[in-house]
Amino acid sequence: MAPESNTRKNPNIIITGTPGVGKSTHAELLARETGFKLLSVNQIVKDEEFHEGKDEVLKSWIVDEDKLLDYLEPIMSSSEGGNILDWHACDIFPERWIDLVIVLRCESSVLYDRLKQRGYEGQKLEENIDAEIMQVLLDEARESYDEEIVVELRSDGEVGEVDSNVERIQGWVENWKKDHGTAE
Ligand SMILES: Nc1ncnc2c1ncn2[C@@H]1O[C@H](COP(=O)(O)OP(=O)(O)O)[C@@H](O)[C@H]1O
Repeated sequence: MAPESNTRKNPNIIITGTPGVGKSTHAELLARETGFKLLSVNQIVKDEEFHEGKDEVLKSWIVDEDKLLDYLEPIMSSSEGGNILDWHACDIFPERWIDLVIVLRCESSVLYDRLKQRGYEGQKLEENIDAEIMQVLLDEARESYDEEIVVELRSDGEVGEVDSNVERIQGWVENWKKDHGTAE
């Protein structure tokens, strides 16, 4: 269990996985259903300019992690909790912030089509498909957090999948609140 989780009213959740697996889709629905605060890390990095320019080959922001963490600290350690972090990495966040890590997984041919549609090509496309096949984000989550709080969910595009995944996460949130004596 994360050291400070028993001082929060609601659990903090990370939704992670390779780009294109469905993080934003899940995070947005979960935020709507729970009323939790959605923290789209890409958006924050862009809006607050927590970056040192773009990697020209990968066409992605080079994130200033110190600035990002300083910005998130008061939000993530508030007594209210109930934050949903949406990002393609999870190992930079302190363990004490996090109560549940959702790692979304996607079949590589489905992911290929989603990323192609998003305009990814060349090295950026290949690296992301390889990362999904090699389950890089799942391993990163398991190395960075207690295995008990890491949950792997499929996001291959089956009918009703997003709804049922979000329902499962909501069930987990309710159990967390019961366990921590913060259920209404
Ligand atoms: N489980 C799913 N079922 C149907 N469509 C999905 C699913 N997951 C992702 N998608 C679609 O794939 C695309 C990428 O999803 P998105 O949530 O933006 O991924 P990420 O935030 O991980 O980059 C979107 O068009 C989204 O609608």
